[in-house]
Amino acid sequence: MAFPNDDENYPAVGSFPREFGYSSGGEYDVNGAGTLVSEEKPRILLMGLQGSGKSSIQKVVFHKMSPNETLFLENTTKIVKDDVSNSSFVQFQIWDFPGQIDFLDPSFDSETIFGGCGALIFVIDAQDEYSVALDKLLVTLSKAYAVNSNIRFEVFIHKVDGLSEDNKIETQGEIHQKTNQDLMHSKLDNINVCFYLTSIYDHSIFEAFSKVVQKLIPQLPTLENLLNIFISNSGIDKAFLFDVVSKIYIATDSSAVDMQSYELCCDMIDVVIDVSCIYGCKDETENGAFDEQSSSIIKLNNNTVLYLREVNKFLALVCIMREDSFEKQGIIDYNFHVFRQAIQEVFNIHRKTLESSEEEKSPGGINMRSSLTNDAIRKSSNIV
Ligand SMILES: Nc1nc2c(ncn2[C@@H]2O[C@H](COP(=O)(O)OP(=O)(O)OP(=O)(O)O)[C@@H](O)[C@H]2O)c(=O)[nH]1
Repeated sequence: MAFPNDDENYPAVGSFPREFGYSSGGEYDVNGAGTLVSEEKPRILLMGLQGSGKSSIQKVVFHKMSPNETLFLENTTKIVKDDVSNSSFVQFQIWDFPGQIDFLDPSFDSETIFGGCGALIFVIDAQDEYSVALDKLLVTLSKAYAVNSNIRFEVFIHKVDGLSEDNKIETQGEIHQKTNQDLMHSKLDNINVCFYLTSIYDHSIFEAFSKVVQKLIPQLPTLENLLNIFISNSGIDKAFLFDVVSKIYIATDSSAVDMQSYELCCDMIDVVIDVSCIYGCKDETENGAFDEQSSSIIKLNNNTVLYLREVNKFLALVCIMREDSFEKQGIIDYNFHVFRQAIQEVFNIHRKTLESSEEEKSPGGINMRSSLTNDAIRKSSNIV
């Protein structure tokens, strides 16, 4: 058993200890020339006006910074690149752009920046006057779309903690409508933009990021399928497959997500990690607080049980069920074992696909990938 022995080791209230996070990347020139060429991981770009909250989002979601600490963040003056290589499924980089970026600047290499981009998140400060932000959004969308029409465009209507419920809906409606009008006038109405109401002061930012990341996971339908089979055969009401470090869920079953369930599951991960950090054995591995023995049962006083199981080094399955369903824990555990094997299979395919990326380009490579994915589904039919 190990206890933290200096102030630095104590976690910020309500968040993981700092060492239980992602390594940070570095700063890059705005044009990115030379430094970006070798990068092959999918990229998520964070853009928006100065002070809209881009760096705060990145720090809170991926570096366990507590929301209050973001008050002291300095202006971003260069592209900050953050490598989020947390699991074989979710390997991407986040690039935080300075608010004052100028697309007309000849040093802005839009081919390189938008070329390998999976998603572009444009952050709008909902507490501020947003007409300038909407103009910038339009320029950004048209620039990026011209280079890469496969980018997924996401707009975070951010800092909504300062808005009343009615105001939130009204603001979202206005921004949505104005953006669509602008796109239509610019003959860009084939661009599909998704809108989210977010704040770093609650779970909405994690939920929105989950949805952005999920769209970049090609194996998502397979994962959802596996989760559906697992929960329907185990008497479970809802299950989330979590990336433990960031608390973004990379997949869930196909029943609707309600925010309260998601928050409960996030809180459970916090509790498990905090208790492990305080009372668990410290080992050399980076994420010593979460290992193959991590599992937890929390019984709530409304006949609900939360059940957490480790899936692999980076992923945890968190399930919500009624107390009487948990009486058959043996069946749930057996089904979970089969589910975990199937997930492993999907991971192996992913690795093999990466290894034979040359082969993947040929029709043979694609066939191998889909037939192995079907193998994982077949394996899950062993679930009782
Ligand atoms: N109320 C509220 N404030 C927020 C939220 N997110 C960020 N902020 C605050 O907004 C301010 C600016 O945040 P930054 O993350 O530095 O903004 P930025 O977009 O990275 O700014 P540049 O680096 O200049 O481009 C900080 O004081 C944050 O604390 C939020 O969800 N709600």
